[in-house]
Amino acid sequence: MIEAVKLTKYYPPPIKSPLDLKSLGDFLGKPREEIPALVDLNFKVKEGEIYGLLGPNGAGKTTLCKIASALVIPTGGHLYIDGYESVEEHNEVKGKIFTIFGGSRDLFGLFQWRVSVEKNLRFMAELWGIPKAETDRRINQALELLHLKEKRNEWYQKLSAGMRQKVYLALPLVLQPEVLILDEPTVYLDAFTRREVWNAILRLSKELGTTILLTTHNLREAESLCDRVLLFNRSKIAEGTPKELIEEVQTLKAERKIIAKIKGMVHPKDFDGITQKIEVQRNGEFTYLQLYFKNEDIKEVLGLLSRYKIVDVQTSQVTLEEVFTHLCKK
Ligand SMILES: Nc1ncnc2c1ncn2[C@@H]1O[C@H](COP(=O)(O)OP(=O)(O)OP(=O)(O)O)[C@@H](O)[C@H]1O
Repeated sequence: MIEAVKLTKYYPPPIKSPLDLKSLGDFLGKPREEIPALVDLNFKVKEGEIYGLLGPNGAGKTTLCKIASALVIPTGGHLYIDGYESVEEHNEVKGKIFTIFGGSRDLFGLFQWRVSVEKNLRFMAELWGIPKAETDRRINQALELLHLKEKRNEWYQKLSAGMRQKVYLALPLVLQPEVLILDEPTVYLDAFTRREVWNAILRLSKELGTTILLTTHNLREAESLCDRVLLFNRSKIAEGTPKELIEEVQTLKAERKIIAKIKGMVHPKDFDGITQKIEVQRNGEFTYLQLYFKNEDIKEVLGLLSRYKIVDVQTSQVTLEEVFTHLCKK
């Protein structure tokens, strides 16, 4: 549904002064350095997939979303949406695609301030040519799902910033585009509201088959929502399901941690030679043991632990956050 082929974007260097237009460097034939935002990036997103774009600040995520929305022209390569070039053939796809830039809330002044939430949504639905009865149904559903029903007749201006963002996010539920681009959609939302929005995004993908490109710095969000993620910093670093990336890094790090609550005393020497590090803490009749060891020694460690009276045991898992830090550092 979406395919990037050697997608490249260099921004022109900033012009510091009129003199800089014909800088001495240019005069001597030395071109000024352009700013790389994307370099030879390749990926494919399947229909109905939620595809996460993860990368550090300046990795090129927003640039990619802007190319998909025909707001920025790539320097090289192509981005295809449903087989059409996103910029050159924008007219063919503009009715299928909707973009939300969560980081800049009123980027296009999409909503009228002194108009109700419902009228704003209705106006956009009309622009998209959605029949009235269908618009009514979709608006009711969207307001219900995002718990915005009681704000229906409220002026957009009177809403809190987070609520405005929620109304913004109600739009894809009303417009139901084939492709939805979400650039940091939940950046200003509290944990509770964020989950309401996650439900809405999942509904779009699972019930309506919307293909979704999602950028986020919230790795819990990526782990909860994305079918696959692309980790990149101008070019690709890694790609896969969150589970695949976690397993890959777990194997690479070859490291595990177990925290055990044990009734009675523990002899740390029992674990010599097997664990890489051991921390012991006594609290009343209990001993808290933290063991760090290699993946391959798990059976032996569990065997040694079983000699004690274990009350509780937790193993720490590699999270997508650790995958991100580990792979971005490399
Ligand atoms: N209009 C512009 N003119 C010049 N350089 C730009 C422009 N927009 C972005 N850049 C540069 O392109 C690179 C990628 O920026 P982009 O905003 O796409 O990254 P990002 O991954 O979205 O970052 P963040 O996570 O901080 O939002 C950065 O080095 C940035 O400074």
